[in-house]
Amino acid sequence: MTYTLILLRHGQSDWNQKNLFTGWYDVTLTEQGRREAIRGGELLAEAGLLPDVLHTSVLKRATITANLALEAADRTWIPVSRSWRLNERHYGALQGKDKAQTLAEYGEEQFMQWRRSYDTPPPPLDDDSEFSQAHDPRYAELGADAPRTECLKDVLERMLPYWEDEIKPDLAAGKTVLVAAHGNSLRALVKHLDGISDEDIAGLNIPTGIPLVYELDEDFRPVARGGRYLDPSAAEESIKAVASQGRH
Ligand SMILES: O=C(O)[C@@H](CO)OP(=O)(O)O
Repeated sequence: MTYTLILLRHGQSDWNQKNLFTGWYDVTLTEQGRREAIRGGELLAEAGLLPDVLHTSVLKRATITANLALEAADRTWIPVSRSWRLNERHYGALQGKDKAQTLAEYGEEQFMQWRRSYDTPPPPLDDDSEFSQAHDPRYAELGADAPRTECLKDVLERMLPYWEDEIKPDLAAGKTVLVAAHGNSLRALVKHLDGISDEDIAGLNIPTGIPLVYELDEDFRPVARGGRYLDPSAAEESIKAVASQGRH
């Protein structure tokens, strides 16, 4: 008996296209992103992998991606659970900044440390910044604990309770679970599932809009490390594009 977990990063967002650090800023999908989301749903249907339940973040690039994918797979009726714990990493003072300019200003080492190191958060974002979520009602329950910046370690720590308490029980009940989330919240989940080291996780990038399927054993360990992308060649292309952001 194995459990089926499907991970789906949102399709290309407005700020992916503009090459801006996004984090908790709530941008929508581009036309290409919408097409990627629909294709993601078609891939699920073609593979006969029909989700029984959806878990998403509270950011529209993930919720819209999930809606489009589920429509393409004719599964818009399944139960949905949304949580800030699946949100993209809060990118602190980098939110709204141009990736290429940041690379030019701070140099390769600092840029990559902020983007991909496990435990170095960018400087915190001021509450009065136009890119802040300090006064956003969807995070009111967090009060003063709402993050002003996060590193990947912080994301893993806030995501894990949701994995344990909400996602695992659905898997244990035999449901096919779709998690529609973000580059860095999915990197955190993949790190946990595959047991990737703090150093090696720097080299892992998640493509937009391509379902990544994990079969998990009874201990929730992947039967095949790394899972499998439903469109491996498109995934490879997209991974290269994500890895090279800021450089063109
Ligand atoms: O800007 C962001 O929020 C993320 C994902 O788009 O970017 P990066 O891949 O640089 O961590």
